[in-house]
Amino acid sequence: MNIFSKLGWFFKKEKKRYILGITLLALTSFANLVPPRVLGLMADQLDTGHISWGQYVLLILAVIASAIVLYILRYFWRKQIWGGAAELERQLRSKLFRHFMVMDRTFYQRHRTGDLMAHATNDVSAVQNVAGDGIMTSVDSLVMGLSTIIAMIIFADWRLTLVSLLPLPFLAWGANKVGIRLYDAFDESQAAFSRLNNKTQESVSGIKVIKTFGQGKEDTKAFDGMIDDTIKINKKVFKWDALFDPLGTMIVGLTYTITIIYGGLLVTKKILSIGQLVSFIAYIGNMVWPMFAIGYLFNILERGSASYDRIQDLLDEKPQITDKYADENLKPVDIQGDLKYQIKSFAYPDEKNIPVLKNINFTLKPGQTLGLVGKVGSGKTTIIQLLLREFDKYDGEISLNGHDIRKIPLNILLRQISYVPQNNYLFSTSIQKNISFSKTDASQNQIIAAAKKSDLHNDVLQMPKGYRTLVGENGVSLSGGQKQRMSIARALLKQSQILILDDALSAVDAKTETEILKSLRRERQGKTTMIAAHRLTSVMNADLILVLKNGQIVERGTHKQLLANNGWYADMWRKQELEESR
Ligand SMILES: Nc1ncnc2c1ncn2[C@@H]1O[C@H](COP(=O)(O)OP(=O)(O)OP(=O)(O)O)[C@@H](O)[C@H]1O
Repeated sequence: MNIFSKLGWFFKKEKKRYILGITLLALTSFANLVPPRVLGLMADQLDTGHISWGQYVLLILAVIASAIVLYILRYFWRKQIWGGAAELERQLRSKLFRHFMVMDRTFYQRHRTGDLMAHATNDVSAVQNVAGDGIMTSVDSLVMGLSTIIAMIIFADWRLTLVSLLPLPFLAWGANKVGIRLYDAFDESQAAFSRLNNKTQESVSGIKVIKTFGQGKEDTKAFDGMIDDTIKINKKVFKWDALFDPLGTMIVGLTYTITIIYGGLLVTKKILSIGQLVSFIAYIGNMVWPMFAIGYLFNILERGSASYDRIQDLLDEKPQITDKYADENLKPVDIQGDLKYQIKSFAYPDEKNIPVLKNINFTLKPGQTLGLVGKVGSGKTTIIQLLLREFDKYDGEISLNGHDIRKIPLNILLRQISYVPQNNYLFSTSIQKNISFSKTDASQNQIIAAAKKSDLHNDVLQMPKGYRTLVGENGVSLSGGQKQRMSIARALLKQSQILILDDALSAVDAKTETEILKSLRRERQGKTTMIAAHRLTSVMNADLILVLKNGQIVERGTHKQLLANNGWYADMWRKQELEESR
């Protein structure tokens, strides 16, 4: 029942709908009392032989009328209560989605996609069930149970009622015992479902790797193992359910037996008429559902409660990157100016003792280009991630036009940056929509211009539907180079103050790279550009090139200066030149 108070905020919001729905539901339960009573009256009249055709027709009409009233009432309460459940589903899904949108990197490092999907689907459905089936079952069983007991007392006999309901407390005791176990079993079962979801998601996403390495059988075996575990956990739920259901059947049977024996006795003693006994037995039929409903209800409520707690735990997680220290008066123009890095040290949150960046100091004026080079794992991407505010905790400062980026409202800062990540991401829609993702109101000409600048236009013209060609999930139908150039086109369309290319030209050939860099130089006049790359030709025209090693700047200068320096850069340049000429 605890889940009803947990969902108090929702029921308060939807007060009118639920008051109306519950009232109609209660009226339905009352209307259900009419047919058994009519049946009893008919039996009595048949028994005494005092029945006229007129009365008989009247009683039949009463049964038909109550059936029509029941139909109408059922339609309207369902509309109200199921409508409420759908509304709860909408609100929970939307809450979760909004939460996913504001959460940062560390959240996604902690939770895997399959787990988040399980929260957004299975758990939401379980909670939604509380607001629909849960409400319906509790109101219906309570009102029907109580009103039937009252009808039994009024229309039959209070002694018979009391005696026949003697087995009921056993049912309540059983329900209580099972309910406690069910919560734990459901909690475990939902967690197991999350793990299974993770596995499915990872295997489907990594199907190419699994197949190429011939790991299909092993992966299927691992998956089967997980299914077995999940089934084992689910069996606990079934076990508790299975223990409860026969208890209900036993108690209903016991109630019938007691009624026949004791009711028969009362009839022979003329305390009860045949008609009253017939009504009473029909009323017990009305009691079957409320008795079974207890088990069903516990199932819904405990499942909903376990799922609600899982959702709430997720929603309670706060994003680390916020506008807590932001100066809300800052406008986009205020941050147009020098980009200045003064980082003493930075370590990733889960490895706080290992500094990944040390003493990173440089300034870029608007219109300048920075090149970041160095071995794999030297810290190039980390430098970029700090500007994108993926992490806020570091010793030092990054500023734009003198403003610490942690004090610039996130939406203003990020609007000034276009980013082409190492692992570019495309949405499963058309080329046109993928490019205009950065500027949804872009005209067709602007989209084409951006595609031309990233040397993609001619490729698109070769495709069956041109810019309307669908690219499949994460661009499966495109080559690596096409995906990269599409991501660059998307970034260029935004025309932002800062453009970041993180190893974004690695999948294009040297000629295409030269073309793209040429249009970048034209396009980016007066704006800042950062290029992280392994191929040094990508950065050779940069105003400042930083060579990184173990998170520190070991060489800095222009291409010319670095060649003269004769260090790692000059060495690498010669090697790459040699490779190109082969
Ligand atoms: N999320 C993270 N948590 C902990 N350590 C990380 C994380 N991301 C990167 N690292 C570590 O930080 C170091 C710098 O990584 P970074 O990605 O910045 O290097 P990089 O120069 O961009 O490499 P590459 O050229 O391969 O892209 C590496 O040692 C890496 O293992």
